[in-house]
Amino acid sequence: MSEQQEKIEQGNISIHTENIFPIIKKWLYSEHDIFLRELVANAVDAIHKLKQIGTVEGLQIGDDFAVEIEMDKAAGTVTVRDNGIGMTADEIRRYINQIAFSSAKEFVSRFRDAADPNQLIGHFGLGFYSAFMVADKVEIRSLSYQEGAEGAHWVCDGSTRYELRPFAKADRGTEVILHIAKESSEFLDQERLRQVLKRYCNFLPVPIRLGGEVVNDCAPLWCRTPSEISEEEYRQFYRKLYPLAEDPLFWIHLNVDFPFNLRGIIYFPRLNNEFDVTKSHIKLFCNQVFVTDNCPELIPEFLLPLQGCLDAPDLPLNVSRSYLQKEPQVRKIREVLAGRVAARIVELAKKDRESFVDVWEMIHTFVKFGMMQDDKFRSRVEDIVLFRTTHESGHTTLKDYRERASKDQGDKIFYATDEVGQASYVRLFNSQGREVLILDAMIDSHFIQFLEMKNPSLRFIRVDAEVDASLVDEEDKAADLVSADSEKSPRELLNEFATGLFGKEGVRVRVESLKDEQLPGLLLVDERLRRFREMTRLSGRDLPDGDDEKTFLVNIGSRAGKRIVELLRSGRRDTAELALRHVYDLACLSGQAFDRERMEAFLQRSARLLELVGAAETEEG
Ligand SMILES: Nc1ncnc2c1ncn2[C@@H]1O[C@H](COP(=O)(O)OP(=O)(O)OP(=O)(O)O)[C@@H](O)[C@H]1O
Repeated sequence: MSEQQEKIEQGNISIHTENIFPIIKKWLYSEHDIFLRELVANAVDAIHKLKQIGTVEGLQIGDDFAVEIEMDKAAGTVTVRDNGIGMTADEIRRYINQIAFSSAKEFVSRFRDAADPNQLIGHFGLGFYSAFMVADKVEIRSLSYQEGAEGAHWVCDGSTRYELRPFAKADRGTEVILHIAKESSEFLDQERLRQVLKRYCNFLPVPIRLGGEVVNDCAPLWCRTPSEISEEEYRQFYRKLYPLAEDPLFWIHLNVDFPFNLRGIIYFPRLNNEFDVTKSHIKLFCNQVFVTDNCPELIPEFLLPLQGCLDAPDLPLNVSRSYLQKEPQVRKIREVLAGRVAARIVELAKKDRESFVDVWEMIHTFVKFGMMQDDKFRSRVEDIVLFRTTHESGHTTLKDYRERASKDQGDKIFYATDEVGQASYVRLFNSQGREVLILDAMIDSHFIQFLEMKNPSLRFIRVDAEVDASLVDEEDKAADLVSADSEKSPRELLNEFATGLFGKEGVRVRVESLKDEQLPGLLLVDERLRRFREMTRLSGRDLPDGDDEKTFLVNIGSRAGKRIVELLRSGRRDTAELALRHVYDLACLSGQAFDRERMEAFLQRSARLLELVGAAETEEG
């Protein structure tokens, strides 16, 4: 028996579980490739520790610090090697055998009780043991930095037994050798390993070499001082993170030390009006080690479309969704993010109004969404919220709109949701100096409801909801005059006739003289009822499109209105009906599409009217 063999220590890892490795393999991590992240992160930690000790103890360590990953297909091994602090046999006993296994014990006991073991994937200090997800035997060869230290060699085959013996190792540091299991042979492939390293280790602060070639960027942009970074560098970094995306709109460089550490760069991508809020696009790092790009718990829901990276060194590397939901620090991170985003948006709005208008078009949806979700955010940004307007300025704040509005408008805010369909209403309002906001985004119907709730005196009124007093021609008394040969005034006559025609179809009729000679009629839709119907639809329930809340306003001041009165007076009721129904159709057409039956009737009536025009011309001729 050689002296070397006599020193071999054999032991049982002291936990009362048959074999924890199957559990680790199955449940500890959902993705097996993270074994490499864990081992490389440990290697980088070991280098950090040595650097720190070196500074404190004044050691002269002139090494070229690096982590090497080597794959040997023939031997079936993957080796992770560092020139960090190293471990003595005693430290292996403490850190690998005891500490990690006590964590494992806790993991196993909780695993037994948990309804959903996936919820347990969390921080158990089991990083090293993730090696057993892909290896059926793991070796550690290590030499501590301490003077006179003896090398140590630890071997474990995935059972609870290990071997620890002295080992002649020339260089300081640790080598972890994985004997890759058959079912994980995919990792005996250089390209596959490169892929995994690119995903998890791309921004680690120490050079990571695979087959001698450095694969990472040791000084990612978020670790540098903002004042020393050019705009182009920010854009380049964005392209590196999202190679297929268009250039971002703007960005925020975070550098928070208190009350927690948080670094990162948050980019505002060019967004369409609507976006997918179900998945976070921000990459989460922990000390430059990639953790996940799906961490909605960390990002306020309305900021989910943002991109970039956050480095939160105080969060554990194996952060789980359930952990994030409980952790109070996470709430603070969300608050900081929302606060910084609000501040940046306000800064942009104040700096250059013209270019902000372009930005606004791309960010307004999530700003509005954010205001509805987060009251603090709302109070920070509410003054810079822009609305598209018919005013020559193109965009306005609510405050400016109200300052411009004449006194008699009170707290009413007129808006249109469809610039084309509601064009005649908008023209009517504009002709009387009433400014109209264009609120045509999906979110706007919720948003105005929200603004009214926050400020009860405000009243948003769609242009087709009511006839504003300013649009009615008070002076036009002609409509009420009773002529010599009739007992009824034109208004009464028209009202009676129209009510007779449409009343039985459930449409209310109102005869009014508007300050617009061209517009023969309008369809008014009650604001409250319409909104209720829209909300109900949005929530998935369908309501029949009843006519009961509609009012058909006939403009007796229009030329067509006057002509219909003349037709009635001369007893040509058929032609009057033809004309009035046409006026009604035109009013309806601007707000809704016709079904087949109604379209056919409309076209027939139109043809009939054309014939009448032709006949009238021949008569006149
Ligand atoms: N390459 C290494 N060099 C020096 N010490 C190491 C190395 N790898 C692991 N260790 C020691 O073993 C301990 C246990 O490692 P392990 O990865 O299991 O847990 P951890 O790193 O503490 O936590 P985590 O679960 O976050 O990885 C480490 O804390 C460290 O002291």
